[in-house]
Amino acid sequence: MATPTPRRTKVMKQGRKVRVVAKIRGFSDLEIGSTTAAAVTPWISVHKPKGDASESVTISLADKSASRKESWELDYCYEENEDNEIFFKREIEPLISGVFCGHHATAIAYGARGSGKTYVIQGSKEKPGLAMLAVAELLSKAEENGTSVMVSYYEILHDHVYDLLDPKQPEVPILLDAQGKIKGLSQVPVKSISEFQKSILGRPGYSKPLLKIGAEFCHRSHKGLIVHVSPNGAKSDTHCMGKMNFVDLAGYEDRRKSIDSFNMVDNNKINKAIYALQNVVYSLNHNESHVPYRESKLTHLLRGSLAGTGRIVMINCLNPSFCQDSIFMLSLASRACQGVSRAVPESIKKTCQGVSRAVPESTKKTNNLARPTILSSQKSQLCGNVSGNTKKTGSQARLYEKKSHGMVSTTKARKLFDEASHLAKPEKMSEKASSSLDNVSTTEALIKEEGKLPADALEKLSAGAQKDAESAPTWEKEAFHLAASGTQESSTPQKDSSVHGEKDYEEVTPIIMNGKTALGFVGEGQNLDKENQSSLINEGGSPPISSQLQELSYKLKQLYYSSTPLCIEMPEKNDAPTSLDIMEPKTPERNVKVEEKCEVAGPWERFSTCSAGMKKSLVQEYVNFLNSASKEELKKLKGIGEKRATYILQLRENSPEPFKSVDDLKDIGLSAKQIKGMMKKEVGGLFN
Ligand SMILES: Nc1ncnc2c1ncn2[C@@H]1O[C@H](COP(=O)(O)OP(=O)(O)OP(=O)(O)O)[C@@H](O)[C@H]1O
Repeated sequence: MATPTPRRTKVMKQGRKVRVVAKIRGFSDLEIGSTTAAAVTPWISVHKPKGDASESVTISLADKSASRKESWELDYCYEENEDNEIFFKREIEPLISGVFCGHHATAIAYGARGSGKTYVIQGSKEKPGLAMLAVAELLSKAEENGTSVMVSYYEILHDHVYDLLDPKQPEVPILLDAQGKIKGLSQVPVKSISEFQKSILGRPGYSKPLLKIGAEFCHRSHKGLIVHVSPNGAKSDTHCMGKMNFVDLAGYEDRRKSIDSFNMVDNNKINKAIYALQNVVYSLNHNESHVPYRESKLTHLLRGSLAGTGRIVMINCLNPSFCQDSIFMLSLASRACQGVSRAVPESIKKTCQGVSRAVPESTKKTNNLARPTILSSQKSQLCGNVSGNTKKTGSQARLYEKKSHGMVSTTKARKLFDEASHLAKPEKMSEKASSSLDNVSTTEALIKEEGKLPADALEKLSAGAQKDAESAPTWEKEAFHLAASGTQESSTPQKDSSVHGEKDYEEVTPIIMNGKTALGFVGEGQNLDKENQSSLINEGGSPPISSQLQELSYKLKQLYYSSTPLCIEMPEKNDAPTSLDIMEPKTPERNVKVEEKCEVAGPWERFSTCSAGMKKSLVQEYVNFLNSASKEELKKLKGIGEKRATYILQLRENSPEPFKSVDDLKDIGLSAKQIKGMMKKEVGGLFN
């Protein structure tokens, strides 16, 4: 008999935009028929203090290696016996009326591999998934109120977006118009649910099968469906009332499980997208001023729906039998909804305490104050195979203290001299700075952050963290990856053999900043200058390069914040040279005020001022060049071949000046690391 289905939107916490729920998948017939007990041994228990009406639930996972249970708190958990219809009634249906009033809704399924994401979103013939159920409901409502329904269907593989409804030009750039609407994805009208099921959902993925893993071809990508609702006869891209997004993310897999280089690339890209999404969810839930949408193609694409009044349901799919990756996913999920306007019922608090490992009072306090309330037991268990950790708790306590006092970022330590654009920035860091190279030097941006970083924290963190890293659980290992990344990862394969032939081994790791935990991209070892890397893990003090750069950055920072403009004026757009061959650093125009300042300042300050201005000018010229050069001229740039040059021209057809900063080169598939490398080469080339 069907269980009553209380609507859940009412319990959306005030100030919380994103609802985070779990769905434990049912055992498949194959598993039930399995002879191994492990395949069918349940390992999850859910505590719902008020049954279906609980405002939050505690999910406990039995860690078989440590033979104990660890618990996490989410907004709700749907168990094995609660099928897609129940989920739909409670979570999705209440959002549908909002779509007809111009609001957007998004449901995203994510989790470990094989955790039932596709089953939840797409469903099967017998059991329709959320997308099917929603389209049926939207169609019936659209018929009642004279609106029409159109859909877009896309796939994201290795940071490339493919339009599944336009086989002629499958790959699309992600261009958003001023309202944040996506341009480039085709939209197909849907009249009936059977047509939708057959001709839309039934379509095979475009990119299948591009990757060969071991002996078999593997196809792991994110898939998304956008259902647009618009008044009859109106073009949905101009008169769209609201839209619903359904996203079936590729499954998370610990990259250390990768069986070969292809699989490693695959895992890195997928995990990066998952972490980027978590960062966005975290920022949205915490009402942060900067939401890092541009960290991945998916979040960039979803931006219009996630921002503003959009409602989001994150569905953390869980494997019903033991799965290490599910532990990690659940820990991430709980982090996204913690620490914000949460009135946790006493009964739940007690339950959590009951299952937690003893943690020093001081640690608990600082932890609660300083960051999303991840129980220390959660942290220590993210890897699942952590043994007694009194020692680790000690070190954690030290970290927490630093966090609460002042914004310790492990990534800051690692990334001191790397791309600022990779970091999930602290709230106060302006968009201007975050868009990196074109506005402010990356070093400067980092130093801006570093300014908030107690000097000893960085040292202790990098040294202490390194020591603890070995015994730390997965997420901590990744966070403390700063020292290891350079050496350890240097042995990883250098070549991404996907169709696009890029090498990009960026990894994303949890980072801690402003006392909060978020996730940020971290370029792996290859990204970092070796000398700088070693400096970061050297307890003995800053090496010369580090201190020089810091000094230079400090100067840049001062200049950036000074009200006086730099003594270089940006060239007018019309003056842009047509080729880098004729590009020369502009002679700074004389500006009396600045000159006075420069004269008062010493030669070093003067030099720093000019260098910063040169850089800004050069970057702007580069951007102008990208927006105006011919194909042949574009190909003269390092890193831009026939394919990318063609792509740039296509982008320019859609928008006259698609590049606002060099960061926008990410839209043509370049990573921040590659962009930085290109700029370095161009600048270096001037001195050849
Ligand atoms: N509720 C359920 N009841 C029974 N079987 C299920 C249920 N959910 C999923 N399954 C089965 O479990 C298997 C994995 O499910 P599914 O393909 O949806 O996982 P996934 O997370 O999308 O996998 P991947 O990570 O490979 O994309 C499939 O065989 C599916 O039929």
